[in-house]
Amino acid sequence: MTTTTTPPRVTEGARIEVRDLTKRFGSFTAVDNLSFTVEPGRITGFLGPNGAGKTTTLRMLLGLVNPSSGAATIGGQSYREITQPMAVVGSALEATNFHPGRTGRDHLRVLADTAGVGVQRVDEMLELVGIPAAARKRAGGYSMGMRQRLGLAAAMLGDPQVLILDEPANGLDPEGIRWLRGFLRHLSAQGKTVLISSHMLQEVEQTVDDVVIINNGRLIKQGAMDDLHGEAHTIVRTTDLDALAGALRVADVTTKVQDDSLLAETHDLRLVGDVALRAGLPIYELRQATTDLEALFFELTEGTNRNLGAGAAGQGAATERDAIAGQEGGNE
Ligand SMILES: Nc1ncnc2c1ncn2[C@@H]1O[C@H](COP(=O)(O)OP(=O)(O)OP(=O)(O)O)[C@@H](O)[C@H]1O
Repeated sequence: MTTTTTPPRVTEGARIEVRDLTKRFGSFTAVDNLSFTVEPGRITGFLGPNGAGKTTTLRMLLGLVNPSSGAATIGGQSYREITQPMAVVGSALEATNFHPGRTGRDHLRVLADTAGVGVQRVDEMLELVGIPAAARKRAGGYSMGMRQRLGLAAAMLGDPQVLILDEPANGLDPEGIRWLRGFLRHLSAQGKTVLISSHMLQEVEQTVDDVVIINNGRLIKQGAMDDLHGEAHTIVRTTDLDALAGALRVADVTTKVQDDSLLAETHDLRLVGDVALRAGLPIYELRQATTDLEALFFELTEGTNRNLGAGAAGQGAATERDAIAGQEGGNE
């Protein structure tokens, strides 16, 4: 049984607001009239299957791509209006864009220099993300996990209020994912706004407080992770399911038979146990039912995913991307 505690909402700090955001590449609409908000002091998972439009949205948020229409703001300003961007927003969009011949440390020093951040912060950040020794080696030889950590160190250089990370768990082993969770949790506890994208709900389910789920460029669902789990249910196994169902009905608890157990519409394990005891029924199993997040995510997204059907559709998008990439020029 897992229990999640939802941290309190922090009202001050930089909120991310996406309003009616649309991005078209030629005739293809990658992001379609998308609106959502991301609150300070919370970790928000920006979720959707491959090709849903997550990266394109993040790139618009960071002023790297011009929206076709709509707006994306951080603390009320568009990225390009922010005078000291590194102190407001830290981002890691891709884990691969490091000069391969440069050491991780040198990479950060160049960034620190551009941003007017003291060089001692570079070593602090390398320490913080757990790669102080590796940072003296060339980034070309880094594992995916090390590149992720270096990207995170770069994002943190300006001690930003907002952290935007594209697929930060990609390439991390289970220990790395646990480390990332603690790291982000620590930042959100300080009131920072944390937005992380992922194409797997399960990968981030224990990390995020809120979710924004998109598919085909459109919003599917926004809300607290706890709400996504839906109503709590209890699974109970005993010798006589009908007798227990009857006893629970008297206690106003609705049930249905599921395999060799009863699924009771309550989160109150003690109530179910007490009812069984009074009915003189032995309990062989009593636990909270957990939502099958993989199935839920599939249900919410894949059924209508424009990228499914795969080969041809995927190739089409890629060809279009290649053809249009040039037209976007400095905008990309
Ligand atoms: N410059 C571009 N030109 C044409 N199409 C593009 C361009 N950039 C993205 N796309 C298309 O827009 C859609 C959304 O892409 P995007 O990278 O934003 O999705 P994503 O949700 O981040 O997916 P993934 O999880 O695979 O990274 C895809 O179909 C993609 O091919």
